[in-house]
Amino acid sequence: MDRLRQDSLTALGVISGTSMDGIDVSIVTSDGRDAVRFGAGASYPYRDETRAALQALIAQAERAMTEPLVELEAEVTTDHLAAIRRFIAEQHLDPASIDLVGLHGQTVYHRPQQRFTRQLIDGPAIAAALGIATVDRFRHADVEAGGEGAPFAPLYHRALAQGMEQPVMVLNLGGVANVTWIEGEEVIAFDTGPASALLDDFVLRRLGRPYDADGALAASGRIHEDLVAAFMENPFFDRPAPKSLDRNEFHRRAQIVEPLSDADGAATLAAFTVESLVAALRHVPRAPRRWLVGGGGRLNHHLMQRLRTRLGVPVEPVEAAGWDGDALEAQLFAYLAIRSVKSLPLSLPGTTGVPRPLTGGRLNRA
Ligand SMILES: Nc1ncnc2c1ncn2[C@@H]1O[C@H](COP(=O)(O)OP(=O)(O)OP(=O)(O)O)[C@@H](O)[C@H]1O
Ligand SMILES: CC(=O)N[C@H]1[C@@H]2OC[C@@H](O2)[C@@H](O)[C@@H]1O[C@H](C)C(=O)O
Repeated sequence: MDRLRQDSLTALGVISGTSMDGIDVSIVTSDGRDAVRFGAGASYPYRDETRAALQALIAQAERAMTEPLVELEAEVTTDHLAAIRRFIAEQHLDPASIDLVGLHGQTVYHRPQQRFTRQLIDGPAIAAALGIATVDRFRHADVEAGGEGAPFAPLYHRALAQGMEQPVMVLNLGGVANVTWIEGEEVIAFDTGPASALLDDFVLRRLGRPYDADGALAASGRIHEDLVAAFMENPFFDRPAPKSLDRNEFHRRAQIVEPLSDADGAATLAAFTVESLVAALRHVPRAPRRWLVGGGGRLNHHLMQRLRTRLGVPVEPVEAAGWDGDALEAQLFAYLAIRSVKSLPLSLPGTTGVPRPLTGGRLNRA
């Protein structure tokens, strides 16, 4: 019998997020609906050469629309394969117990308005190398049908949030910030603005550090409210959901902090992030009673504290609900791979603006 026809499937999920800090791998067993059991997660860095090549491409990311990028995709794929093999070994998994691998790949260019999205990953090559079926190209069908192609986390959040005090807002603080508002079966999701991308780039440029650890630099600075207000004038914040962002969309605008000191610049950029999250309340039917925060930005104490002050409701890391914040996105692509082989929707009108609930993903048999 075709093992992919079983009711419950076990899948690995693999993603490298927009901050390109590494490849996250996790494992989920699910029926593709509300029954979800997740295991450990782990993260493996790209080789320095791969990361440098990706960063060089991102600097002129529109090349991803026309160029095949064969070599770079092969490098990314090699690193993904190494990460998966290490995960299987470290977790003492029997490869024969894994039905499927969901491969998000590395987003290098996302322009839903032009019905274009590109994630570097060679799913067929990984299926052949592992002898396990893979699913890749999760966002393509959505974008082709006129959806935003992101965010895709909402259906997984909804599955995890069953039985919880609602409405609840799940916030992912990665490079870009995205939220999922959940009340019962109702789910609304959208990208809200920058999470850490602007702040990361700023501290890298100024201090040569990859990020503002714990938000210490931002906490020591003064917020220039006039610049925050200028940033918030962007019509994006008033646009109703669904909406999605490319990592670099606010970069030019963020240059308004260039005249500031390191600390004030960081404080002001962190305040941009917080205000763009407050603005998210314009686009949900009722204010959430609780915010659960995933992504690396939940470790930024300064951001979390400021969010609590501005939102006036509990803002907690997702661990408070028993979820694994480091592994959530990898679990997501395991869960979506399972939904994909069952032809269940991956996105809804309320999550990506796709005209009707839509499945997606490309199945690559081993
Ligand atoms: N200790 C810390 N203090 C402050 N910020 C941190 C800390 N650890 C991680 N971060 C932030 O989290 C970011 C990485 O978050 P994450 O791994 O969730 O992003 P991503 O998944 O690559 O992005 P996206 O979700 O947009 O695809 C770092 O770039 C940094 O800004
Ligand atoms: C195109 C793309 O890769 N988007 C990512 C990115 O990182 C965060 C945010 O921007 C979100 O829209 C999305 O990822 C998550 C996993 C999602 O689709 O839900």
